[in-house]
Amino acid sequence: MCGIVGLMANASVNQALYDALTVLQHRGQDAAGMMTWHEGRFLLRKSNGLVRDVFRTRHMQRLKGNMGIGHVRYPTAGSSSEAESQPFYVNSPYGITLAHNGNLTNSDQLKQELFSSDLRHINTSSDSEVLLNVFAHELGKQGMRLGAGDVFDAVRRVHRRCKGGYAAVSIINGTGLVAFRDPHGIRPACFGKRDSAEGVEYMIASESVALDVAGFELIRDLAPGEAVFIDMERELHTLQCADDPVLKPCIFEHVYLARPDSLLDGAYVYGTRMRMGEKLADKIVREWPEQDIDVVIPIPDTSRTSALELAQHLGVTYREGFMKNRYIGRTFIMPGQTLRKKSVRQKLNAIDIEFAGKNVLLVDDSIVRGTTCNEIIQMAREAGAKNVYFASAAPAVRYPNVYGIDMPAAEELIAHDRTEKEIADLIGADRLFYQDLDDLKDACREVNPALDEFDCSVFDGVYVTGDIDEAYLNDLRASRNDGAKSAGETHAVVDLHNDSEDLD
Ligand SMILES: O=P(O)(O)OC[C@H]1O[C@H](OP(=O)(O)OP(=O)(O)O)[C@H](O)[C@@H]1O
Ligand SMILES: NC(=O)CC[C@H](N)C(=O)O
Ligand SMILES: [Mg+2]
Repeated sequence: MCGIVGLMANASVNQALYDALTVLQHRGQDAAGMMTWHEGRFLLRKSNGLVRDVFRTRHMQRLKGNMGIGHVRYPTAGSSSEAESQPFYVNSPYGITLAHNGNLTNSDQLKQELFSSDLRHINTSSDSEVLLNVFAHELGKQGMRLGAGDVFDAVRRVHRRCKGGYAAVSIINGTGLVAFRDPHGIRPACFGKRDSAEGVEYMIASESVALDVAGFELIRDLAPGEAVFIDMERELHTLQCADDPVLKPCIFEHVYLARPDSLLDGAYVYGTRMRMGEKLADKIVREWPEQDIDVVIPIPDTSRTSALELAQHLGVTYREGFMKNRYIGRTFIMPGQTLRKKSVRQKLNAIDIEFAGKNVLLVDDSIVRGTTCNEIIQMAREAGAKNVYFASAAPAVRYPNVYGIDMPAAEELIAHDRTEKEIADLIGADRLFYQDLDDLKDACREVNPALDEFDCSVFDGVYVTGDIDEAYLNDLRASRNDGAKSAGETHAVVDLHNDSEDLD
């Protein structure tokens, strides 16, 4: 779940792209990058780190141009080396740059095809470099002067070749800005416009908050399989490019990934999270009518919206019993279990008076590896809680994710192969409540009744692209489990076009 943004403006785009990336930071904290286009040349700055650390004034000054794309990365394929940060670039045909959110599930096969049939070399282990090269190869079949129809034909063939989850933004040298979304719309993407003295400007982004901060008015989400193309005259073209599109967006975006102030596929995440809280309260009352909860305490940040609504629905006091260190990022998307575990304690601290002698219900949006709840329950007990109950606004996460969330190995998930009773014992909770999957889906549908189906694979093991088998999951586990990642080499080939530190 990286963050992507693309901007076609009538003045310099560097600052607006920077601002957009800072509000998409929650989607990726490992690396950031920006590529702008100026007078026929691409200008790139990308590196590991947060947006504020990657872009210094000197980099911003070099990122000239009225058209550009940006990326914040949370790796789900390849390594976390700087060379695999995004955007990527290929010089042939035309000169193309691309930034990708998601994960291709047939990238090994595509890599093979690219090498043996398309005569293209992939220099990293990133699936995003594969996606760019497939797009480039398909564009190359269209001839010298590209029009909107040529771009859409190429995207159509990308959809036929690529499997998995992908939302991408791309610039074709001298031609325009392109964005496309996979035929299931697994990963989000939206676009909007803004008026300037010189005419209309367009922005495409993973989440609508990026548009808000830059003063763009949301036009709509990209439909699954749809492509958007803005030519050099700022003319907007859109076309459905998939043979069989059907919207099945990742429901985990609503649970955890997206910001609550974003509108995803016509549903405010804030609203879906509120309804998750209500439905979870109903379940608690159903299962435990004589409940003795004294106080409901959220685990900041993401669970706050659901927890407040849950408490109101239960008629129980809501208190902020954990203080969050605002300088520590999201722990779930940090690389490596040791860092994640240490960060929970650095990030959250208990306020003893809210716990002492009380029966507390701790609420989180989800329990994935169990890192957070293990630590937090211990902290609640150390703070003097009498009983510690735990509620998750999402159902039990039992299956790996293959579409752009780094959950590669079922054994790393605390709920895998365990009953709720076993999980409660393991995390040390006196009672444990999980949201039902149907309630989670209804929470989203109630906010936007047009939403019907979802990718719920982490909860039900159903992979909407239909191409995931045991062998794929075994390979994924072997290559990306925590042990494999920490033992892996970095393949740190710094991109030839990178504006790296030694040029300073
Ligand atoms: O069971 P786990 O493996 O610990 O994963 C789940 C936890 O991780 C996330 O929090 P995170 O700190 O990433 O971000 P937040 O501040 O947005 O809640 C999520 O909100 C849960 O609290
Ligand atoms: N989380 C993502 O969207 C990751 C994009 C891409 N698969 C990468 O690893 O860079
Ligand atoms: Mg959290």
